[in-house]
Amino acid sequence: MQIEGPNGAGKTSLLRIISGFARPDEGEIHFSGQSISDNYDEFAAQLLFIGHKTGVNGQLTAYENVCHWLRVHGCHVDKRAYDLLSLLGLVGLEDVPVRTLSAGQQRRVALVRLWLNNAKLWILDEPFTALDKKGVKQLQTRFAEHLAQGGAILLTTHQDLTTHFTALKTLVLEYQF
Ligand SMILES: Nc1ncnc2c1ncn2[C@@H]1O[C@H](COP(=O)(O)OP(=O)(O)OP(=O)(O)O)[C@@H](O)[C@H]1O
Repeated sequence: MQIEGPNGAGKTSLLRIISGFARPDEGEIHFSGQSISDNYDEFAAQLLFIGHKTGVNGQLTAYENVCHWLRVHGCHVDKRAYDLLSLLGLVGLEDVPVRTLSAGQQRRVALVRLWLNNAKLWILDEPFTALDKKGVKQLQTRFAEHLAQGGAILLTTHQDLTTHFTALKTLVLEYQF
C-alpha cells in the first residue's frame, strides 16, 4: 500500500503510529487480529521499519554496518556481507565511514536490510529518496519479490511506482482544516 499526500499531511506520523513508535490520540493498531500494544515484541519481530533517518551508523564503514545487522538477525558474518554490498553497488566503498558516502550511497547501505531480513511487514518512509534510476528499479524488483513471497509493504513515496505495482492500493492523506 502506498500512502500519498502533500508535505506535512501526516504520512510519517501515520507510519510511526502503525509501527508503534508513537501513540495515536484515538484508536488502536491491530496486526493479524491482535492489538500491537498487547504483544509488541511479537509484532516487532514481523516488522522492518526504515524511516527518513536511515538507522545507519555514519562513524562505521558500510561493511561494519552490514555485519552489525547480520548479527542482529542472528546470521553468521561471512562472505554474505560483501555479496550484499556488491549487490547494492558499493564495492570499493565498503571500508570508508558511511558519513563520507553520498546521500544515495548511504541510502543503499540502509536498504541492505531488505535483503537480509525475514520480516513480513515492511514499513518504508520515502525509500527511493536519493536513489538513482538503477537503484529505484532494483528496489522495486526487491519489493516484487517480497510481495510474491507473501510479504506486505506499506510505503510513502512522492514518486510514481512502475506498472509492477499498479495493483497496489493507495491511501491519500489530505489536510483537514
Ligand atoms: N513529534 C512531533 N511533534 C509535533 N508535531 C509533529 C511531530 N512530528 C510531526 N509533526 C507535525 O505533524 C505534521 C505532519 O508531519 P509528517 O512528518 O507526518 O508529514 P509528512 O506527510 O510525512 O510530510 P513530508 O511529505 O514532508 O515528509 C507536520 O505539520 C509536523 O510539523
